[in-house]
Amino acid sequence: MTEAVLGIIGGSGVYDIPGLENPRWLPIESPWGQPSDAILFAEYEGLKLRFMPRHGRGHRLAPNEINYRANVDVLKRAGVTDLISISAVGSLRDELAPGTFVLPDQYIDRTFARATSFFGSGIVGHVAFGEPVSARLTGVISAAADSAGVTCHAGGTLVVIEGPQFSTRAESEMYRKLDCDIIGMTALPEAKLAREAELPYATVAMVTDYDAWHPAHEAVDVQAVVTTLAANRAKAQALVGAIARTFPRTLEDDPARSALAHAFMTAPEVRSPGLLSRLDAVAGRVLGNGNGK
Ligand SMILES: CSC[C@H]1O[C@H](OP(=O)(O)O)[C@H](O)[C@@H]1O
Ligand SMILES: Nc1ncnc2[nH]cnc12
Repeated sequence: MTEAVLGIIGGSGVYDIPGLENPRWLPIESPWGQPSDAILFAEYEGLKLRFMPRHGRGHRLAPNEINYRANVDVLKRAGVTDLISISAVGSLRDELAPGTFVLPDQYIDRTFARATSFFGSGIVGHVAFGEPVSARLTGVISAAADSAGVTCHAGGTLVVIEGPQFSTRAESEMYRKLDCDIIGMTALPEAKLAREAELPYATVAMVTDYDAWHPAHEAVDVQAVVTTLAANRAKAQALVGAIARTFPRTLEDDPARSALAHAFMTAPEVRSPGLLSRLDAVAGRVLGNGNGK
């Protein structure tokens, strides 16, 4: 039986995971450039964990400056088999008040200036993305939240904007009309790249504010986000602890693990050798040139 290795990407306010066994920060090189930081390798009651602070320790990188490809690549090189991301988000619904946890099952991409794929320019590939979130991981997180007494809303649409500015009121109202539930700046292209790397992925979103649409609340600013994150830190840590405690120690089936089975269009004889070698970790399983598991 293959061992599961849980990857966690920490968002705003989450730059470390306290309480892990044998923690060590190890830099990993990527042919895709500079990742946000080293990876924190650790264990927890027999589970292998690998943690990456998305904005870097100290929050050095804006959402539009993050090298999402390098981050996913190094997590895959570190042996990660399942990826859970943590994000601070705004609420587009009255009932999703600050402090609420949401597990979105759909994303809408409003980013426009990011590298969104490992493929193209010599090796063209298209992955299915109709169901962008692992239903299995969502189930694991929901059960962990129940065990920790943390309320988590399963389901909802997360719209991802380019940032780094927050939205205008007109944009915020438009996203509500589009039936979006929460708003953030980082789940895409992260989720798309995780799918290309055949990593099951789910977002744990913590609502920190009412964005810019709510007549009874000031438009979001960083102070509001930071205040809500601080007020809910213990709850967030309890949830992460429960996920680590209950996460299956052996690999479970997931459709994302075979996302690349029929993805590539480019004929083998004309595939770019340079790109082929950069894809060793992400797609070695199907391109036959690397350690992709
Ligand atoms: C500090 S508010 C805006 C910032 O917070 C969220 O980051 P993350 O998803 O990494 O928690 C949002 O996407 C923005 O990057
Ligand atoms: N209102 C908001 N818009 C985009 N990203 C956010 N992260 C936290 N709150 C946000």
